[in-house]
Amino acid sequence: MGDSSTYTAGEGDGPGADAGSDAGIDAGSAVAADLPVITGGVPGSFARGVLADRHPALIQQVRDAFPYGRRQHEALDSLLDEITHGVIEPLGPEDHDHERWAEWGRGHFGRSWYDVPFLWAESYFYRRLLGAVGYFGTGPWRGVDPFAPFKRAELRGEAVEEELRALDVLADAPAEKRAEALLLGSLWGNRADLGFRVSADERVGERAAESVAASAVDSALVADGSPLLWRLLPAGSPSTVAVVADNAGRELIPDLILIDHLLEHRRAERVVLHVKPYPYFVSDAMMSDVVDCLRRLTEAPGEAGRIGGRLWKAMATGSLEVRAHPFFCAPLPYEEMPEDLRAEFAGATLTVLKGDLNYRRLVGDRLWSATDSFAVRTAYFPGAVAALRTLKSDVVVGLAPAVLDTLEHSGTAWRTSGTHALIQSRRAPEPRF
Ligand SMILES: O=P(O)(O)OC[C@@]1(O)O[C@H](CO)[C@@H](O)[C@@H]1O
Repeated sequence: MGDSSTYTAGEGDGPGADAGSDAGIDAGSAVAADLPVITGGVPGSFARGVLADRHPALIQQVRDAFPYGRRQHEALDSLLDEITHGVIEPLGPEDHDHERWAEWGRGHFGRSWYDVPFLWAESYFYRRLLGAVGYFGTGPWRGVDPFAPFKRAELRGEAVEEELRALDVLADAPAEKRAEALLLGSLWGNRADLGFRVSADERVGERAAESVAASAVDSALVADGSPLLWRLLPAGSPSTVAVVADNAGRELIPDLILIDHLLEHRRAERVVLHVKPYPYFVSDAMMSDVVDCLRRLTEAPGEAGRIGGRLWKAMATGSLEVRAHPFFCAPLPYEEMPEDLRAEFAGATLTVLKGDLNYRRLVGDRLWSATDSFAVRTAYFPGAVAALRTLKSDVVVGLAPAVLDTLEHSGTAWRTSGTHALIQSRRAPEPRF
């Protein structure tokens, strides 16, 4: 699916172009994290826009989507007031996770939402939103996903219908072409992020989504580490692949289809799909979303239905397993992952991280130089890793200088508008003795 608008920032394309890094990495060589962490402190910045515009809009959307009672409306009012005019309040002692958040938020409470790390502020906002609608409470709203109506509408929409129909054509394509198309489908599925559409710059997001539907050939890959990704998963090897999911619906469906391809073509013997334990960043996938997507697939005619049937069986035999580790909703970079998750990723042949937020957590939410090495930035990560992400925030590393130069001269908001994407991968770090 490559075309002339696809940057070929692959292997051997010059310094900084480490989209697919085969070189052994010394796990101790990661540069010191001396750049300041991104906050919403700069007026006009992307982070500021999310905190100042997107979050209040989201409160309104959630409020409108459910017949909430007085208690929820009051809690939403007070959250809105706090994020727009107030300072960050801690969770109450009655909250089941207040100790965890007290620890994670040490030094942040009592400050403006704009002055603390952006990633922390976003993550805590979602935790507070769930609290306001009674998600963790003891009442009848317990466990009711406030984002479910948006996710459901998307799954029932015409776009998904069309994407599933397209699988019938793809079924006859040679395996290599099919693999390439399915990988790109999973990558660009990340553009269909419901939170992104709540953005103040909604029209950019909508245009981006339209152009995906129009033609994946319009894609602009700023880095393409897919050759290494495929080399890491040769057919017939007993690989375990960890897929860290991002959004439900239009992203999770192509992710599941890619997973089916890996299993069916014996590029993986087993796949572990990691999802969120509770609703997060509007459309992030949870177990219930996996079930909804699998149902959507199995109920579809043709190739989509066959894929759904195979995945359903894979769940039963254990070749596809779903996990929901609490760390996936933590406001922390992967560098601070707990030991059990580290061991899990270390045991995988390859870990594929989907989406923008996972990318920020992988490389660190800082304004790195875009030509910093992806391999070096991720040297701490246990085992081989690949990132599949459309660009929806300021953070990026691993670009070739020539690619960066072109992007910087394009006069577009290429870092944040979701019009560009990347695939970056690297082998497991060399063991240190
Ligand atoms: O991880 P995803 O779904 O690809 O993207 C999530 C995301 O676009 O939402 C946030 C804004 O709400 C961004 O900071 C973030 O990167």
